[in-house]
Parts: sequence; structure tokens; C-alpha cells
Amino acid sequence: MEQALAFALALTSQRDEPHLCHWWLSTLNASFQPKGILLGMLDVSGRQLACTGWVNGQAVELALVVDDFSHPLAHVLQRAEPCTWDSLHGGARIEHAEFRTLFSKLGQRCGLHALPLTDSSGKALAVLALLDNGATLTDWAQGAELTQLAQVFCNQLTLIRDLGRVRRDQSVLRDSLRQIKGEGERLRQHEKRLTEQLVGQSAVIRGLREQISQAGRHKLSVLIQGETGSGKEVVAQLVHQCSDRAAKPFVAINCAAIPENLIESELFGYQKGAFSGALTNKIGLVAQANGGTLFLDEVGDMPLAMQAKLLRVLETRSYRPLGAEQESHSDFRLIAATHQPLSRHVEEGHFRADLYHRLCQCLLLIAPLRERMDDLPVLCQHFLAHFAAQDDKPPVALHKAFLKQLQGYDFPGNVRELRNLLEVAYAHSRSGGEVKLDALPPELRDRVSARLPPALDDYNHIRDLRLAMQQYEASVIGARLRYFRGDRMQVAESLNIPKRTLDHKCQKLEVN
Ligand SMILES: Nc1ncnc2c1ncn2[C@@H]1O[C@H](COP(=O)(O)OP(=O)(O)OP(=O)(O)O)[C@@H](O)[C@H]1O
Repeated sequence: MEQALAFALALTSQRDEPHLCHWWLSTLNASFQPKGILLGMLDVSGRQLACTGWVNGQAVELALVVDDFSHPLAHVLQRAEPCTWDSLHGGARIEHAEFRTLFSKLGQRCGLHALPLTDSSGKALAVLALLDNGATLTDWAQGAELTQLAQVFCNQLTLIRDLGRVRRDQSVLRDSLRQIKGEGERLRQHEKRLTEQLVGQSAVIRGLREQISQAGRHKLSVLIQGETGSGKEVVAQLVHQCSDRAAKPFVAINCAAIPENLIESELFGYQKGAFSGALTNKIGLVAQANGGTLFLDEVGDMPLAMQAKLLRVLETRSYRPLGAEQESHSDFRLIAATHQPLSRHVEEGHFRADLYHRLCQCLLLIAPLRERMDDLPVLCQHFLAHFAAQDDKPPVALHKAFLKQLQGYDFPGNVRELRNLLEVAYAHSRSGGEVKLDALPPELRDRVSARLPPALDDYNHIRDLRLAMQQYEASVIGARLRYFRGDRMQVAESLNIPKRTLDHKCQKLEVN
């Protein structure tokens, strides 16, 4: 009993395959004391045998090929049953040179008994070989002990392998869960960033946030179109931050602000001595944007000659700094922005059609503020909170009447203009009080009031209410159709009417 317990304890404390094989082989060696013992483990392909053991007390290792019948173990595995050879010389086939050398020291009278070790389905796992004289081998072959020990080994090996598979599966599962969790966290952060930086609650801004997330997931060039001050740079930054390039540089250049003759050297850089005044090497913006994003603001102002060069860089990602002999390479993502109607510039020949199509791989349109007035309250709140925070003061509110007045203004300068108006009004307001129109200096107050549209109109010019309503409806729908580039489904959703109603109105009002 004591012996059995010691055996069981030793067996169950072998945690992995190499330890189990070593322990089992040592146990057999100690208990049978053969002249030689060899355990050949089959690899996963079932074609190689990695043998370890002892011959005359010396540790041996041998790599054998399963279907190489010049060694006896191949025959044992092929027959799938135990075999005994009384003598290695003449009896068993040992043309295999290494096998022969290893056992040549055991003398003429040494034989070999080998048995395949299989799992419960009969699949071979390994082969065990014992070397000794013929009579001893016959005793071992006829006794039950060796077969039972072999069974114990196979059961334990199968268990360890099954456990290994379960552990591997669990680790793969853990990795995928971690990945999914990480991806979820990344998306949450993107959403937070989008709502914090692109403020607005209108359908068009919500749709735009969706488009930005999507643009962050691909590598296509992006063209952002919108009136001045509508938030093009905000959108460009967000596309970059929502992409896998977020940790790399976002390099911006305003093509309208740089003299024509300097754009090339700004973009591509130059080498010392490239022209008089080039006293050192200059790294261009294209090189600085390597791995990140290059933002070309006011791309519509780019000179035609430069457009051709930019197109080439976009196609090859290669460029040549001024004065350099070698081309350089930069892996950048391009985002361009313009307030100009680029497609019309193409028609008029001021902008290259091929470059336009290249830039337009993903087009993001930002509606002017006057077409998304439902963003106004949250934008005002956002800016006033920002100014108060800058002054370390509690947030201030906007007077209701001022909000109404702002809602009637058409904001030619869009969000930037709103921000400036509020900044001035905030600065001229009493600390802690509401921000009112009166706080604006007269010229700004007049600008807002002078543009007050129908809200404060006396409507004296209206002679036919039905016609006036139709004209108003037609202009709202027309503007929205232009914004969504004719996509009636999106227009209907953004105006909160069924698509059928929109179709009907378009037909009746002759809007397309
Ligand atoms: N949706 C918005 N949420 C918060 N701030 C905004 C939003 N849109 C614009 N802004 C702010 O308005 C100002 C102008 O925005 P931005 O510079 O992105 O406009 P732009 O279209 O690139 O202007 P330009 O045509 O002059 O280059 C910035 O201060 C910007 O932070």
C-alpha cells in the first residue's frame, strides 16, 4: 500500500509532458533494470520519433523517422503490437547506422522488446523499447506489469495533453476577451471625444460624428467641405484622433496663408544649398507627418503646378526635397479642407480633376450654422462654460431673449463668429449675471439685430399665406437636399418626417 501510494503521489505530481516522460522512464529503469531502455515520443505530425533513455547507464538521445524501416521501432509502430527480438544481431532489422552504433556495445546476446503506447482510441502516442537478453525480455513480455505501467503512462499523458489544450483554449479566449474589451474602451473614448469636441445635437452633427468614426477606421483621403468657421479643422483633428494614427503627428498647413513659391519647400523641405538662403537642411511637413496625418487647409488655394506634385505624392507616397538627389518616402494620411466649391473649380479648370477625385475618396460636408440652428443652445452653453472655466468662475447662463435673437441671426462666420460674439458678450457682462445682447458693443449688437430675419419681421410683405408657407418649406427642403447630396432618406430623418411625405412635398413643390 505504501509503495502504491508513493507511486500514485509521484505520478500525479508530474505537471507536464517532459516531466512525466522522464519520471516514468526512470521508474521503469529502476524497477526492471534493463541493459537499455528507450522511450520514443511521436511528434504532432506522427512522422518523427524523439527517443530518450539509457544504454549501459549512459543517457542517449536519438531522432528516428517513423516510416524508416531500417530500425525496429518502425516495425512495432506499423504492426501496432508488441514485438520481441531475442537478438539485435540477425533477429531485428537494425541497418539504421545510429541505432546500430548505440546498441553495438550491448553484445551479441542482447535482444529487444518494444511495445507501442496508444491512447484510448488506439492512436499511437509513443513507443517503449527495453534491451536485455532474450529470456529476460520474454519474462517481461509475458508478465502483466509492463503492459499496466504502459497503460498508466498513456492515461496520464492523455490527461496532461487534454489539460494543455484546455489551458491554450482558455488563454486564446482570454486574449480575445481582452481585445474586445480594449476595442470597446477605445470606441467609448472616441464617442466621448466626438461629443466633447464637436458640439451639437442636430441630426447633421450626429450624422457627421458617425462619418468621422467611420473615416477613423479606414485610410482613405478625406476632403472636408464647409463654410469658413464651420469647424473643418475640428473635424480634421477628430478624424486623426479616431484613427490608429492618433499617437503620431497631426501636421497642418494652410495653403492660402503661404506664398505660392514657398508651398513646395514647406511641404517637401530642402537640402542645404538648394537655393541661396538654404543654409541648413529643412525637414518638410510631408516628412514630419510620417506615420501620422497631413492636413491641407484651404486646399482650393493650392497653385496648379503644386497640385500636380501633390497628386504624385499621393499616388506614390514618395517626394523629393528641393536640391535632393534621392526620393524620400512618407507614410501619411491626407486630410484636406476647403470652403470653396471645388467641383465648380474643377469644371472651370482651376483645380485638377484627378487630384479632386483623389482627395474626395471620403467627403465630409459641414452644414453652415444657420442650417442647424438646433445646435445653437448647446454651442452657447459650451462656449460660455469654457470662458468661465478659463476665468476660474462658475458657468454663466445666456439670457433667453439673447438666445432667441441669436437664433434669428444667419452667422456668415459660423461657429467661429458665434464664439467671438459670446466671448465679447461674456467679457462685457456683469460677473455672475446672465449674458445679454446689451452686453455687446453697439457695432456687434447692430450686426446681430440688422440681420434679424423673419422672427422679428412684421410680415407686411406677405400677401398669400399658403404661398409663403410653400416657399419656406421649399427652401428648407432644398437646402437639406443639397446638404445630404440628394439622399431623401437622410433628409426625411433629419427633418423628422416620413420619407413618403418628403417625396410628396418634393413633387408638389418641385424641389429636387
Ligand atoms: N461643432 C463645434 N463644436 C465646438 N467648437 C466648434 C465647433 N465647430 C467649430 N468650433 C470652433 O469654432 C472655431 C472655428 O472652427 P474651425 O477652425 O475648425 O473652422 P474652419 O472651418 O476650419 O475655419 P476656416 O474655414 O477659417 O479654416 C474654433 O474655435 C472651433 O473650436
